[in-house]
Amino acid sequence: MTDLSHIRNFSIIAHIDHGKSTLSDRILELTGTVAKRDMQEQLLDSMDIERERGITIKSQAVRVMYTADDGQEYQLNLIDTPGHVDFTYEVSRSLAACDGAVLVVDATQGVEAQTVANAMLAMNADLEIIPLINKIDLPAAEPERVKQEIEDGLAIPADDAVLASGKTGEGVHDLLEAVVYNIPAPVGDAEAPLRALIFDSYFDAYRGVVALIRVVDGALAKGDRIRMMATGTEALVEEVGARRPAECALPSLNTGEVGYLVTGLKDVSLVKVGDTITSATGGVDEPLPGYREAKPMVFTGLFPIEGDQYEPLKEALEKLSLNDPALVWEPETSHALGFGFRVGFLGLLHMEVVKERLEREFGLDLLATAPSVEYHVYLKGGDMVSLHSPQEMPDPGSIERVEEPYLKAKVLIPPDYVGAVMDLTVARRGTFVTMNYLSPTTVEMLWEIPLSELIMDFFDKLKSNTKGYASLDYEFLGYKPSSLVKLDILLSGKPIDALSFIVHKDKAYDRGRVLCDKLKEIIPRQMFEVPIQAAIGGRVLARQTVKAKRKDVLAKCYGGDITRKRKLLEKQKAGKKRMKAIGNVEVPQEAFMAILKVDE
Ligand SMILES: Nc1nc2c(ncn2[C@@H]2O[C@H](COP(=O)(O)OP(=O)(O)OP(=O)(O)O)[C@@H](O)[C@H]2O)c(=O)[nH]1
Repeated sequence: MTDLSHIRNFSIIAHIDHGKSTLSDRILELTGTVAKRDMQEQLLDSMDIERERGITIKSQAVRVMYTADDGQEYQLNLIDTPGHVDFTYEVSRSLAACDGAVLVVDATQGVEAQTVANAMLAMNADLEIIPLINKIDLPAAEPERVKQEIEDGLAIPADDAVLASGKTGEGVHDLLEAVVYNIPAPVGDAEAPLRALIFDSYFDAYRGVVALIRVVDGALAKGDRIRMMATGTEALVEEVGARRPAECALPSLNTGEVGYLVTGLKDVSLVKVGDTITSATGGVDEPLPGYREAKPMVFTGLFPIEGDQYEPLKEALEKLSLNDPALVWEPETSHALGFGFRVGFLGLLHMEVVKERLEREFGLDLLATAPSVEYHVYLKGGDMVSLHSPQEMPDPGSIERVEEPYLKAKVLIPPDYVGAVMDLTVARRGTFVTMNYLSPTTVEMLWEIPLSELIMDFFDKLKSNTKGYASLDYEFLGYKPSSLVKLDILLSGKPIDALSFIVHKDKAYDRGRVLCDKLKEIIPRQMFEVPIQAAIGGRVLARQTVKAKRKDVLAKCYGGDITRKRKLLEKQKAGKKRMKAIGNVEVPQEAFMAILKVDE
């Protein structure tokens, strides 16, 4: 059993792409946890999509043994955290399991929005922070400038910042020494009743729910009966152990240690991230602080292109939610698209990842409607309804007011782009709050902005208007009243429910007009004319027409140019894949996403 003074629990935090996964790999290598020849790049990112997109979604915990320069062996528990803003709650739970954090900053990029956000989370969790300037192998590295930014912008002393390269391995030994000497050993009471924090949980097809935990007080062994305090669920401990990075069973997990716990429970929503585990009998009454439910923020309709894929889609959603308690869904029926589901996500990235997994792992062909947020509609009678889909909007006559979710958004940019960010954010109904210089080269702007505007292509626009320099971070602020109306789209005179969306009254005319123009480009010509109209409650605001097809596509091919003919047919076939016949009009997937790309 490792003595408390020889345990260090820490996390690596960073802005996305600053290199924390690569650095973790080097730590596994240097401590001999994984032999170099077995090293698959970014070992900690185990999901396929994570590896492909190079982003960390679920957090992981790996135990490495390190013999420090003082000759003593230390147990280091490295907790990898998700880097993306959709997963902030997971970051803060992972941090609650640590006593220190390594703050990785890219030597060529400097401090960015999530560097600030993650550093704040670490400071709020009272963690010892070790700054590390990464990628110093790159010719464009500017470690001195970045040190200054860390000191000025984050008020973290950076004179002794570790200089490292995850690529070459330089500085990784210095990092491990800094972890041993600067990060405090855990404190806890081995004699007290069990208290352990769940900072991640997932479903394993063979063993049921597995939780990653940090034991704060007491100990946990196979055969113990435990209770999850938020859900009241009881379970028997089937196995405990540590990841190295493969699971390695242990007789017990003791005070201060981090590891995994197999419960045999079949439903991951009973083992929630942030919850406290105690003994079923003689346990504590007070859970560890800070638990809250992960709440979906973005909703979209998912419809199978082929009607017979409804049941497979349902089964796939059931399977995915076993492993992902933040994923919520309910059946939805659309006149235009038939039977499908309304699915709730933490954010846009979460949505993309889930949609991609449904298509890739379950072989489904899906059509997604434009994402929307949860509106609160207060009716004249005094009732409030939560709206997850524009189709559910009650009759305007019965509505007293509508409220929408707002975010506190933080944008970091070089001073030259302040004007560009102002223009974009004001156009998206943002309210300016304040602006600070973090350093002569970095300005932090704070805004309050409706979430519905942020999910409309905001991030891409922000990047393109600032030549890629801007970085963004946001958190939920609250609900505020807005003048919102439902805009309907009609094809051949019939309203298409799946294309309707909710928009601010002042923007309805412009968005309706631009969307009609876009749809005219997107909807292919049919054998007949297709009028497109945008309307609010029967009043038409804009109109366009897709002209009838004039002649067969193959008529253009003269003579016997068979390859050209085949190419054309193939092109047509590929175009068809993502189309759905609505009435007698074929509508492609892009039509639904066009709603998001509308800028006046
Ligand atoms: N030249 C150089 N490239 C690096 C170094 N560290 C990481 N990279 C590259 O930077 C990119 C991002 O690295 P990751 O380790 O995936 O970054 P991350 O911070 O873990 O990203 P998320 O998990 O998505 O937050 C990859 O293309 C790496 O190959 C380094 O020290 N030097």
